Amino acid sequence: MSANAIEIRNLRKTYRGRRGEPAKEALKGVDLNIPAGSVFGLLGPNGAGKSTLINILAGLVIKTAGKVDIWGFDQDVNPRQSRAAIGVMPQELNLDPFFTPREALEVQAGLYGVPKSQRRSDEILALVGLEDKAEAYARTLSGGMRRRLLLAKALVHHPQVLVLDEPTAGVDIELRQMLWENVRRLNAEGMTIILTTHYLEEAEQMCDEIAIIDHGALVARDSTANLLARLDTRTMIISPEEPVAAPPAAEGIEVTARPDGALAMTYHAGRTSAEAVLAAVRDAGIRIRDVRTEQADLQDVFLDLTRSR
Ligand SMILES: Nc1ncnc2c1ncn2[C@@H]1O[C@H](COP(=O)(O)OP(=O)(O)OP(=O)(O)O)[C@@H](O)[C@H]1O
Repeated sequence: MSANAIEIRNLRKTYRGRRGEPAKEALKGVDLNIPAGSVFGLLGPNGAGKSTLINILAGLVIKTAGKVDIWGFDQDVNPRQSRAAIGVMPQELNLDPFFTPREALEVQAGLYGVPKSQRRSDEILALVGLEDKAEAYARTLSGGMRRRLLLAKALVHHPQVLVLDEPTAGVDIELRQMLWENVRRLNAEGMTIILTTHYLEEAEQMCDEIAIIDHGALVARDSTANLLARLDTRTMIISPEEPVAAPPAAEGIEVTARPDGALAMTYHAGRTSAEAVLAAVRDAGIRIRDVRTEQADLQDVFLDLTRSR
């Protein structure tokens, strides 16, 4: 096993066009390594290709070209081993309505060839907080409980890599906390976690490393800290005492007037000091009523990388 849980080389997927529509190139040659033991975020705007990539990892979508290794097993050479190394919690609540949670886990374990002696259905149900519902029919479970069951199903074969596709979209706070507690616990036990999320704040908090894809191509791949540091822009918001006639001008500072009359002064903290920004304001004869600063967050990094494309 290398230090990477997943190694992806030149991964391509072109969907055939349906009913006269043109073919769709959803992945355009993606190279990506996901370190073992990390919590890895896969981000991108709608239609970027995240689900396609995850579904290829899960063995649900057949790639057009490229190489995918999961836990050291090439998907094409060792399909069974590579599939056994990964568990996927899908976005859709696709559950058989006639199975109870315990039955659903047993069936899933059977599909993955987990011997009866190694099955831990009750333990996994307890982990996701469904022990009381072990004998309830899936159709009687709430949306939140179904999600818990999907997570449980993804864990039955003890995968080394767990993929969570938009796990917290539209879920309540309690379930969100349960999910993140479990992610932290499983990761602490050594499981590699890959997640997609639309909540960038969540990615910022949870992920050690992040890849951003857009239009089927990788546009960034770095530690969360480095990605955030990449944008060292700050914006100082100056509320003037009286309306500003001539905005300040200084090298390295971009000034825009906000509708409420405030001046947004954007600068690179590495090159321009806050003092220089304030001096430019005073030099323009502007009296300052209030000052605050805005820092870049993952949302800014994300927009910066995906907007221009
Ligand atoms: N089965 C399919 N047939 C044809 N085109 C598809 C198919 N599945 C996805 N696509 C197209 O491929 C592109 C990538 O889709 P994908 O679902 O992977 O994006 P995504 O990043 O997961 O988006 P979202 O966050 O909205 O789920 C999109 O343009 C989508 O319309």
